[in-house]
Amino acid sequence: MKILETSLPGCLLLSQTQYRDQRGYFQELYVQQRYEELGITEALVQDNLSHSTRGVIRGMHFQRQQPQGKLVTVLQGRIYDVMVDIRPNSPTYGQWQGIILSADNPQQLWIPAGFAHGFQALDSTNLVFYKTSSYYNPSDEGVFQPFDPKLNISWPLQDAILSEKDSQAPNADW
Ligand SMILES: Cc1cn([C@H]2C[C@H](O)[C@@H](COP(=O)(O)OP(=O)(O)O[C@H]3O[C@@H](C)C(=O)[C@@H](O)[C@H]3O)O2)c(=O)[nH]c1=O
Repeated sequence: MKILETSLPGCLLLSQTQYRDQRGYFQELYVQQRYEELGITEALVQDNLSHSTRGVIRGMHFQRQQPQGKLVTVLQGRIYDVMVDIRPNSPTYGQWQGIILSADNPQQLWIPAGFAHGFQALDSTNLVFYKTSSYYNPSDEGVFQPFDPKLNISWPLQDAILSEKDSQAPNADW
């Protein structure tokens, strides 16, 4: 597995091996020991799958008391994945980075606890699988606007489809 640092300390882009033959391919998605060696020592306690059509934006989401680290894999399609550093003492506090993740390229993104997360779906069918380091707790959830002008995230597609929760979310409070 090759590891690429991102511009936000702690976020890692992981390149995996895909074993291809005449049948198709095989790929390991998570081997606990290997991720522990990278410093991802948290137990990843929940697996999530979302399906999104082209243009959908999900985000920006985080949990306040029980922040979630997320290991994101795209199983089908392509997404523009965005993480925002919301760790108050971080030198990159308030900064964001966007990375294309595609099922055609065996890469994963590790976003540690302390980041808000969102993505835009770019293909007609997009399956996003992610493991999280703490359980979903709706009463602990924080949400802010993906179109917050201070952040000015450059979402690739103009015609965005959002949930009611996300479209009504306030701007980030910094
Ligand atoms: C996230 C989540 C949602 N749900 C339920 C709540 C709701 O009825 C339905 C849809 O929830 P949401 O609209 O919040 O789903 P979604 O917008 O896909 O939320 C996700 O967005 C991405 C960007 C993330 O990073 C995730 O952590 C999560 O916040 O699924 C769970 O039961 N468990 C979960 O872990």
